[in-house]
Amino acid sequence: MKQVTFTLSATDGMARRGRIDTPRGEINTPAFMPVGTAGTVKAMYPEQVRDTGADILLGNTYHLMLRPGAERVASLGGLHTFMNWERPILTDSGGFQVMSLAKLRKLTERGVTFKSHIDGSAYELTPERSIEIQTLLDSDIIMQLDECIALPAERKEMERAMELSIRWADRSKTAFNNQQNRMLFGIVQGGDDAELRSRSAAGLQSIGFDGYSIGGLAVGEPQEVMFRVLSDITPELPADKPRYLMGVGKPDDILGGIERGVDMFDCVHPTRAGRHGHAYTRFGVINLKNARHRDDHRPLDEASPNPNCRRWSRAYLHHLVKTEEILGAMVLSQINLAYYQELTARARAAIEAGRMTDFAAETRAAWAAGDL
Ligand SMILES: CNc1nc2cc3nc(NC)[nH]c3cc2c(=O)[nH]1
Repeated sequence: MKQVTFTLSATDGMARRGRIDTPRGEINTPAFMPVGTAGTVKAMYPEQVRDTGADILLGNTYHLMLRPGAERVASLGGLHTFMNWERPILTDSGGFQVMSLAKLRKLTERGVTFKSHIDGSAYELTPERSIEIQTLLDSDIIMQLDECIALPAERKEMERAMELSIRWADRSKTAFNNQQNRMLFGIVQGGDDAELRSRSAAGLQSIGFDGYSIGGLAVGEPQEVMFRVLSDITPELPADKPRYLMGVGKPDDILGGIERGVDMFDCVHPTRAGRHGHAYTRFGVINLKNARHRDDHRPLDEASPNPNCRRWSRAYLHHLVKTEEILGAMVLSQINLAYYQELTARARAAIEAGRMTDFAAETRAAWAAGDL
């Protein structure tokens, strides 16, 4: 009997409030998943990640298969034990990062061969090996291996990658072997072409998955293209399965994704922006590198529920960022992750109360009025 299940508890327009129950705990949706690339959310203790409100974090197969290696993580008790995070973990299947990071990549029907960007050693990733790696990591939600192409692209190219991804989806499902203690998601491709996206969604559903990722977006296309693709495709996905928009995004991308029926998000942006001196507040983003903060004794937001937004002056945060002190990365990573969790928590409450439209309008108004 499947031990990882999705329950939809409320809808408001296309927006959905739900919950994924897993043996390691529940995931409240809409959910933002902090990225723990190589078994760590950079500059954060796992307890701190939980304290920001995260129910689940993401691990990257590409990084972990290179270092320390999937078999080694398994021999050390699996990724949860390895990194001291006992709540749910979602892993990606590695294909996206092979195409963006690895060297000397060769993609065939069988899979992709590549050289490590670290030491040049040779690897192969097939649908079967990716499922094996994610199972060795003991991940709670795993992804099929797919091929994601950048936009804009020729229709023929989008069609070729989409059709290959469906064949790989089928092989991934077979290799998954109906494991009951984790979910397997298919990944919808098809670029910005509605007909290709429909064929991908239909093809995946005929194979059958526990959830459906929307891939091939946040790859250079304008936000309105991403939103159009989402508006067209989410109604074609099963209402009783989670939908995960991969690699998205900035707060306004996430709000727009929730309004278009997306349940799960992941993005390196909040932590990466934190390490680069950008702080997310309810007024929008503040670039603390800017010299205008040098003498500003005010905290970021004295009305914030987050102590880190109240206890440090902007001048001090500016100082930490300019001197590239480690504490700067720590404080701003926590501030940004906490903001993303506050945004999704407020969205969940708004959907439950049937006030998603007002919530979205209020949130955008605060961003626009932002006293940065
Ligand atoms: C693991 N497969 C897979 N990962 C992805 C990660 C992404 N990350 C972004 N923007 C940061 N777009 C993405 C698309 C995919 C995609 O289409 N497939």
